[in-house]
Amino acid sequence: MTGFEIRPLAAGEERAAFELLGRTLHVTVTDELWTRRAASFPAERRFGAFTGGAPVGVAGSFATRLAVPGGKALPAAVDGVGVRADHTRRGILTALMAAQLADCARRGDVLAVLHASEATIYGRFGYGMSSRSQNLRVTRAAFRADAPPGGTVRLLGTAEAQELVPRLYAEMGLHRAGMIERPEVWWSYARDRLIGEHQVAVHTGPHGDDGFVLYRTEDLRTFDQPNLGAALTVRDLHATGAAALAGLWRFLARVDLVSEVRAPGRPLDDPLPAMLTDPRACAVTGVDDQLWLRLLDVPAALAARAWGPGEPVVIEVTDPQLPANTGRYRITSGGAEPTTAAADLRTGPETLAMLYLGDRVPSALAAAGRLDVVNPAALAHADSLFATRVPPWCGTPF
Ligand SMILES: CC(=O)SCCNC(=O)CCNC(=O)[C@H](O)C(C)(C)COP(=O)(O)OP(=O)(O)OC[C@H]1O[C@@H](n2cnc3c(N)ncnc32)[C@H](O)[C@@H]1OP(=O)(O)O
Repeated sequence: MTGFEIRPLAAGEERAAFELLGRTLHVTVTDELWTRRAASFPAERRFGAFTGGAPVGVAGSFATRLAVPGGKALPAAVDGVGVRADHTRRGILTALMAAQLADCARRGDVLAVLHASEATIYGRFGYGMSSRSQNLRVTRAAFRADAPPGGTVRLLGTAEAQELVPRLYAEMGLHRAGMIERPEVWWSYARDRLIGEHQVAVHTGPHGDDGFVLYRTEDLRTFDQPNLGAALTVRDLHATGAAALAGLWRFLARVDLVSEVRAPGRPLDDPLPAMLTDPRACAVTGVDDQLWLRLLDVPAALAARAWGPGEPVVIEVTDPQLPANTGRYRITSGGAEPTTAAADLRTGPETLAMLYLGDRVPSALAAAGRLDVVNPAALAHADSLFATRVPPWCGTPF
């Protein structure tokens, strides 16, 4: 496809690109919104598609680090893209993705991640659904006697929250695979928007502050149901341990005049249902795909994560878009490295990404036809090598 030019965004073109992106996502960009977002939307690391000098597509990323199984954090790029409605399905996203993936790889990013607006878009670019989350609805929650009591919880004013929450998130560290660092370019937007529009509570345990929650309430009362109270929606909830998490859940469940707590995007292993006398008081209303992951540097990514026990397995990866990744990799419980040995399993970058953080095991994806099994005896070993103790979870909107 021709008729458009792909090039890095130049200084001075940020607002036009932001307005374009806003329109593709059905968000109206006002002066006030741009004032709040400008610092988080630099031209750097952004590509545009132009026709006649006007932007018709944009793809951008910012640099962060993503925690992988075993605790290491790898350089990662976070994506956002949009193509003007009258220019879609002409290959503009494909061209932008090619430019962006090559640029991120050149910068030394090992991984790229995004939250997908639609699950049908990114597989063709080597992204795989690599973590999932669940949506919880909590009504009439009563805690079991053996549920951790938690510490104390205090509500913060906006100014204090804007200072404390970014610091606390950084201090708490990336304690599970899938979490990302929140750089200043992220906070420059979220500090105002995310914190400013929510109530903020902080949990304090024996060693100090160890968890926080951002939430808002919405009046549910109507003429017909005047006693319905409010719905409390959890936006951002992080805690370093079981006690802090339990303390924050207890706090949320006890806010007066709230008939239900809605918690979208919680980890699949959130312990809340198991803490309640009636587990049905916490209903799972849905499971969503969360993080979409692209391995930009397969050898570096495989070498960095920890592996479970199991006999060595050789995986052959074919990556037409980033051919340097194509090759065979021998994975053992002690590490992973390129090899010339015969392949036990064969796959592409999308399926490898679905396995990488531990959200799925190889046998499940082989059953779905996403993995060629050359040596069936290797499949159980591959399951054991890729499996992780806790499911991956990101917990950061972007
Ligand atoms: C991380 C994030 O930023 S999530 C937000 C993504 N942005 C949006 O959802 C905004 C609204 N949508 C858009 O702006 C555009 O439709 C985009 C960016 C999703 C796609 O841009 P396009 O320029 O149309 O994509 P392009 O023409 O390169 O399509 C490449 C292929 O993907 C397919 N495709 C693209 N978008 C979609 C879609 N939404 N659903 C299904 N298939 C799609 C095309 O059919 C094409 O398939 P083919 O190679 O078999 O012919």
